[in-house]
Amino acid sequence: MPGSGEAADERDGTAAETPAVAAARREAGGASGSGGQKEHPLRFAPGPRPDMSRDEDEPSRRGASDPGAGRFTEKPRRYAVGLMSGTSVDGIDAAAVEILGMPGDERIEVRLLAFENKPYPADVRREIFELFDPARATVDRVGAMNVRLGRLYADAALSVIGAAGLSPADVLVVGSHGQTIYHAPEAGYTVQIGEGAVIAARTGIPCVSDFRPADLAVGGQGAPLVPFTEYLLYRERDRTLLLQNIGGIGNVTVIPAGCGPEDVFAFDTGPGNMLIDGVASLVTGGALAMDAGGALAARGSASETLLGELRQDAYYALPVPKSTGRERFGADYVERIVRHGRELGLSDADLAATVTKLTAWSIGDAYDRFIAGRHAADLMIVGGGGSYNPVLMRDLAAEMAARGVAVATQEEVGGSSDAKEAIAFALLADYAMARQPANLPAATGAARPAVLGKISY
Ligand SMILES: Nc1ncnc2c1ncn2[C@@H]1O[C@H](COP(=O)(O)OP(=O)(O)OP(=O)(O)O)[C@@H](O)[C@H]1O
Ligand SMILES: CC(=O)N[C@H]1[C@@H]2OC[C@@H](O2)[C@@H](O)[C@@H]1O[C@H](C)C(=O)O
Repeated sequence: MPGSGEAADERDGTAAETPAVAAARREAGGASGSGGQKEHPLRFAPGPRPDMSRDEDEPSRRGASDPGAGRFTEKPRRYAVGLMSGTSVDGIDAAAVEILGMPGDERIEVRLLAFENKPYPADVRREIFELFDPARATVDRVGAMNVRLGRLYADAALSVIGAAGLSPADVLVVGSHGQTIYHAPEAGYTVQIGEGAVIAARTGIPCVSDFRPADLAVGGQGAPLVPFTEYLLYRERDRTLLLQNIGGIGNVTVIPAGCGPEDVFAFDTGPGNMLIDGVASLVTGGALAMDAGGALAARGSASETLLGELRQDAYYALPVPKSTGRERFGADYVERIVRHGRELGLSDADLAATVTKLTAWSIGDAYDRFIAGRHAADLMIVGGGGSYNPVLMRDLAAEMAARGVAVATQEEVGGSSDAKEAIAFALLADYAMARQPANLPAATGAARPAVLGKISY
């Protein structure tokens, strides 16, 4: 697999603006581009640098002898860090946030103070891909990578804390998702690595890690978890929103107009960029880690024959809630697609165009099968790195326009495609420190709410 793709550096940062996108942006009142931040309806907003003059609400440094959670979460204004390393394995997303309000109170608000993306060193990325193969993921290699990632995560946390103008002593908690190396919800387990104890020791800040097992333990999929924070931060009274994340895997959260938490549901729609990245890498012998700007796909045409076959994958018809990962749509799957595509006479560009279109189709198909009958959506807001692929966004806008749903990116509604998941894990960690449940049973299939995460001091 690819070795040196430094994903953040390859982004062209813009998605093509289709008429549907423009309309959605106008409707949302959003301004594109970093200069046009507006007060959007979300309860997550880019925020100013904090005023560091100490006041009564300012979290103060805790010592090793003072690990109590309650004292700190009683503060109505807190700082937290969220770290996310997704299934694309492009690196570490780190967000420093200010949290206003209390866990368990739906009026809670989050302001993004700073965001950074730290690409994984090339050898780390290469080795993580090897750990996806259970035969190569021996305990010594997993153990060593668990600690190495813990150190990288700690450094990413310290860096974003500095970028926010804070010091570690100001920060209540670091929430670290970790790197998923295996996800087997039907067998009751999922494996995220990146040792929380190392993060806590190296930063001097309590760390919540390993969020998913608590949900699996009460019968859930352990994923997706972000819908809980999306409900808190994005819900609207009058519009039904689809929050579509296109990372390695695609996942959607349905937030009906005026809903309560029990009305929100979510599931993984299928591959996000995983097949696109995989094809780009395989056909270039590892030279490309992604189809940057959709350049490869733009030169080809999708094969209806291959599309017709790929649409038959059993995952799309599986009932919700459901989640998936590299175990299904990883390297083997990509190899089969490329081999068969070659038999059909497809070029590299045709193969990229085909998996790009398949990805957009899977999102539209999921809407037809599982969402439209329950809630007609007003707007789909797309986040994750897929929103930087203009060909994917064009195909997706066409799919959703046919269903009467406008499509906009996170940036177009005042959010952040990159930061959203990292922000979510900061908030989930805040909930863990307050011992508040933070899974949405309707999203994960859990039998009941659960407090998520393991705390290292
Ligand atoms: N400029 C770009 N052009 C095309 N694709 C891009 C661009 N920038 C990012 N991407 C895609 O986005 C992917 C990374 O997305 P993201 O960081 O949201 O994934 P992730 O968080 O790792 O995954 P998941 O949400 O499934 O855990 C890259 O692998 C690439 O496919
Ligand atoms: C096991 C795992 O890492 N799942 C991820 C992955 O990436 C996207 C999708 O598949 C989602 O289910 C989940 O991540 C997000 C952050 C979530 O839990 O909401």
